[in-house]
Amino acid sequence: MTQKLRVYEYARNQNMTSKEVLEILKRLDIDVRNHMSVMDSEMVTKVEDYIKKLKQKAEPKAKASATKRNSDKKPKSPKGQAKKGNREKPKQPVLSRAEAGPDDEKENIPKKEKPRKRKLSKHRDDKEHLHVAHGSKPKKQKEANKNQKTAQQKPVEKPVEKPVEKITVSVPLTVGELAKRLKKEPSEIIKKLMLLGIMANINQEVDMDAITLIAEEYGVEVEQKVEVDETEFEQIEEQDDPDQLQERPPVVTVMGHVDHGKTTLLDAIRHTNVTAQEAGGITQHIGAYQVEYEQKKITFLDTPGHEAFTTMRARGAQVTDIAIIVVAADDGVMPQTREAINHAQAAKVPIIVAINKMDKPEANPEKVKQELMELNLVPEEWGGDTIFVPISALKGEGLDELMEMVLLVAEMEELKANPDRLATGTVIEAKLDKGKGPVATVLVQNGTLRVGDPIVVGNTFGRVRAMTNDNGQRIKEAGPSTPVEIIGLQDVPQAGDQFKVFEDEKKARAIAEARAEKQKQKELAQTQRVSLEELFQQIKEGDIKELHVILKADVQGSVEALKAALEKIEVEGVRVKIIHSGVGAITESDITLAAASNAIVIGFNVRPQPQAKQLAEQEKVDIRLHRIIYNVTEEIENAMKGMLDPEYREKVIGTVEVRQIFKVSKVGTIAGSYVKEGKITRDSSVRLIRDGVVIHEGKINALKRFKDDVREVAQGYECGITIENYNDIKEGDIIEAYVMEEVKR
Ligand SMILES: Nc1nc2c(ncn2[C@@H]2O[C@H](COP(=O)(O)OP(=O)(O)OP(=O)(O)O)[C@@H](O)[C@H]2O)c(=O)[nH]1
Repeated sequence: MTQKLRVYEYARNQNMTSKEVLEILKRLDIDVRNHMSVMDSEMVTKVEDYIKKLKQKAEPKAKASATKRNSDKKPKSPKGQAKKGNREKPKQPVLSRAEAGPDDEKENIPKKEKPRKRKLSKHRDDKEHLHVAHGSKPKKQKEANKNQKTAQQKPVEKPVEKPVEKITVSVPLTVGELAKRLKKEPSEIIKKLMLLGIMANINQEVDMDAITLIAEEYGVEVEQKVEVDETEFEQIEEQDDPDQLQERPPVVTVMGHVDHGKTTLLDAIRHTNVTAQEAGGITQHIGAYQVEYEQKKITFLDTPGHEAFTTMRARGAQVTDIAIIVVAADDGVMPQTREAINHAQAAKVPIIVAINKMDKPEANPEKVKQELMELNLVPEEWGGDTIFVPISALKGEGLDELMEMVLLVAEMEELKANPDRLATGTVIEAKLDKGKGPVATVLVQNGTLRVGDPIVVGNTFGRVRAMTNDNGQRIKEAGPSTPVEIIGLQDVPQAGDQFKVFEDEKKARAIAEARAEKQKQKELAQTQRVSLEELFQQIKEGDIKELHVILKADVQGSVEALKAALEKIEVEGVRVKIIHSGVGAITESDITLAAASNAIVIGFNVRPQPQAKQLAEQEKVDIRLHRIIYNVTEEIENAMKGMLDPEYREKVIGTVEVRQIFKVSKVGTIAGSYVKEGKITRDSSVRLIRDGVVIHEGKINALKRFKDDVREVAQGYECGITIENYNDIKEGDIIEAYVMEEVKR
């Protein structure tokens, strides 16, 4: 299609990774932005020369080092480029492995001593303690060797005490225990503590600071042992040995505006790229599927839309590696496009833009690019680094390039996992099946899940009785990035729940029970999210560096003005960060995003939809409604300074629907209304809302039932309302009644 050769294309032709090519270009001082940058022929020649030289350099030395015995330790060559020459894979003739890059340096320096230690002790196991004790200091090493010799010649009565180099402690620790660990007399420790101004006896506990100070005096390194609570396994980050890490397929979510073609795209991808060995299988909707492209697998979550994406994130699960944002070329950027982009950006997931419906005559991809540029998604040809792929999901055009780009981004992200351990992952979907019991589609994120594995999923547990893949085939094991449907759980988990396999079922059960109990406690305590009232406290305690805000307003102009005003606020290094903004009522999706990102929601001349309001109460999301820009900024600023005036706050007492309009001369417009919720009182203030937008705010002029003035009208009753100095009321409008109420603190 294009004549230009891009970095990633060159890399692919050369059987190299884009990273390697970029690294060479960097060393040659050739300025390129990224893997999408174009390489001209001069650049190609330079890179090729460089590789050639590198190979020449590597070869003789590789031979040399091959002849050298005892060469498991790297020779200290100034550049070190030869040391792995003989281990090089023929497929990748390139520098990152051959020449000393930053990684190599890392490998060279800190490891210098360790392997030597290990080697020594391997040969002379019986005297290991001597070497461990002194191994790292060459001078002492000699002494130690001397000692060792004497030790071999005649048995020593007094064993050489091994000086402590490092201790691992968990606090609290008593003085006595500390002394024992340091192999010192307690009295000595007590004395040292006294010098530090700490009066302690042998049974008293000392904190980490004191332990570190004391240990430092003896030249001993302290490591704090963190007690791992396996019931909270989501929090545990298990480190994998880098050698065991293997490339894993990327997990992709497709998002975009309604009708822009998400479902069509997901279907098209699935049908054109069925995994070779699975062709002919019966596709099953299990919430995710895997395809194969150029012998590489890609996993797609096939519940399109960002609700699923954000719901998962709100539950602490990050499953998506790449987001494809679908934008219809004939329609351009729409509210949900913006929302989807914000969701992906908030989760720091790389974005690929698929400009869909290119087959339509009215398709205008340039306009789409222009609009997306305003959202910081700039195509490469305009100097940015966002990948845009024109496609037609309907005709199946451009899908190859899209797949290629997915694999390219995946390569840049270096997605890896360790298949060789007990599986962990996330629930994508779950349901109760009449015949099979609880059924869950899970995505394995690390490790390998096997039939028979004892597993904890969310707050439930079980044993994996059977696994089915997205083609309806029974499988025995599933590695990283594989979606599978499992049965065998005691209860139905929730989408977004994380799972972990344990060694035995008893442990799994105990952990699941402990988790369920914790959950109950948590619900009772109802943890509070950030609310403006407690914001100052959290800033003071250093818990907050940025105040996340979701901003909804009646018109784009207000959104922009508010954004500018809010982003200027800075108090004690804490700033406001608008993570999403838009025009229109506050929706459930805004609340979910707020909950997931610990944000507060600001509504400017707009209201929350009823379900959104309910969800906000449930999720404890703080919604602030305003009509004057100054009030918004003042409130936020005051809250950040701890000066929020907490005394009065508005309380909505009722919602009334206007069902009929009567225009009466002299009186004005009478709104024949129905109280849907709560009540309305004669002295309440009211707000007139049309399609989620506040049209007017004021006082009630008259409140009547039939012909009589009344003080209040309750839910389920009809009434007539006139609003002071305001007549533009229409059928279908909502009147919200509210009072100002003192807030008790
Ligand atoms: N001409 C043309 N039409 C397309 C293309 N992709 C999708 N459509 C049509 O656009 C309409 C919407 O497509 P869907 O795939 O249902 O869109 P969606 O984004 O999944 O919509 P929701 O599920 O409602 O959010 C359907 O009528 C598709 O046939 C395309 O590439 N070209």
